Amino acid sequence: MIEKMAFIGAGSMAESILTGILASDFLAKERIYVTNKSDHNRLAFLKDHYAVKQTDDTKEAAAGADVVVIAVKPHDLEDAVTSIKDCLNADQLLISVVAGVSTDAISGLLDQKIPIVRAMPNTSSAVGQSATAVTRGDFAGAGDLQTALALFNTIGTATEVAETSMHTVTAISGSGPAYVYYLVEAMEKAAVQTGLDYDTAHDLITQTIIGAGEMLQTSSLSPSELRDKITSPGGTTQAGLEKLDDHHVQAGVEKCVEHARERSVELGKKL
Ligand SMILES: NC(=O)C1=CN([C@@H]2O[C@H](COP(=O)(O)OP(=O)(O)OC[C@H]3O[C@@H](n4cnc5c(N)ncnc54)[C@H](OP(=O)(O)O)[C@@H]3O)[C@@H](O)[C@H]2O)C=CC1
Ligand SMILES: O=C(O)[C@@H]1CCC=N1
Repeated sequence: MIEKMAFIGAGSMAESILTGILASDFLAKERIYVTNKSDHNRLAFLKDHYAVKQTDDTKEAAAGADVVVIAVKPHDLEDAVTSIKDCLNADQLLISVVAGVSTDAISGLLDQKIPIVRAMPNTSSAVGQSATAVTRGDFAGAGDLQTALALFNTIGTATEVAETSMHTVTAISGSGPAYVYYLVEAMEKAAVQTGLDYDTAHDLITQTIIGAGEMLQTSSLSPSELRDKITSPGGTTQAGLEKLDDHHVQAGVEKCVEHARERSVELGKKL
């Protein structure tokens, strides 16, 4: 049973995970500590808004926590881990959501064999819809993995992958929501430019994406087959898709994922 959980880093990702956890009955709010580097207002906001415990002292947050979630930017990871390493022990589970950085690299910052699970959630955790991938480091056992899966299952789906796949996962589902929002921005802009009011455009596009998502999840058809069903010969969809092809959008998206993956590799090497 988890008696105490600490978030080292209190930014967007920590808040998204926190929101998801609190919406489930995984852990009571008074068992959760948040801490960051220097932004006191942010901690005060999280305390006021979610009634979690807050402290300026990363050690105080991590000490005795069954689960310590590291949610800092990759360039802050070394400082963050160094600041808490003296109060960690092998009975605690360290979960890192930091992009790019391997469990081995984090272990290298520690003096003891602390169990580490690396996870890649996304910000849809705030509404319980994250697609999270997890992988365990050398010192994490099956129980640690189960704890991490249980935690991330409260904020969406959670799947174990090989650590070698984490860069790809980061590029598709970690960053993925941003690609969808990018597409929505363009669709909204086009709709408004041709006279539709923004709110109507936003609602129609949002429901279109929710519907397409559910089709992808429940239909036995492939994305390409689903697309074919919408594309009447000589119709509007074909006309639209021809423009996407003219602009090499599919190739652009492939490049986008490739580049995001490469960036994840680079971020891991910087540590
Ligand atoms: N945003 C996303 O969609 C996703 C992000 N991630 C990963 O999550 C991590 C956090 O990202 P995100 O939440 O967006 O980043 P934010 O910039 O929103 O938050 C980073 C947090 O880390 C804190 N911090 C920095 N240094 C330290 C330190 N030494 N000790 C304690 N806290 C520290 C910051 O505190 P202060 O403000 O005081 O400096 C801030 O609260 C990243 O590694 C990212 O790769 C993973 C999946 C998705
Ligand atoms: O952009 C980033 O680096 C992080 C990792 C995945 C989503 N956001």
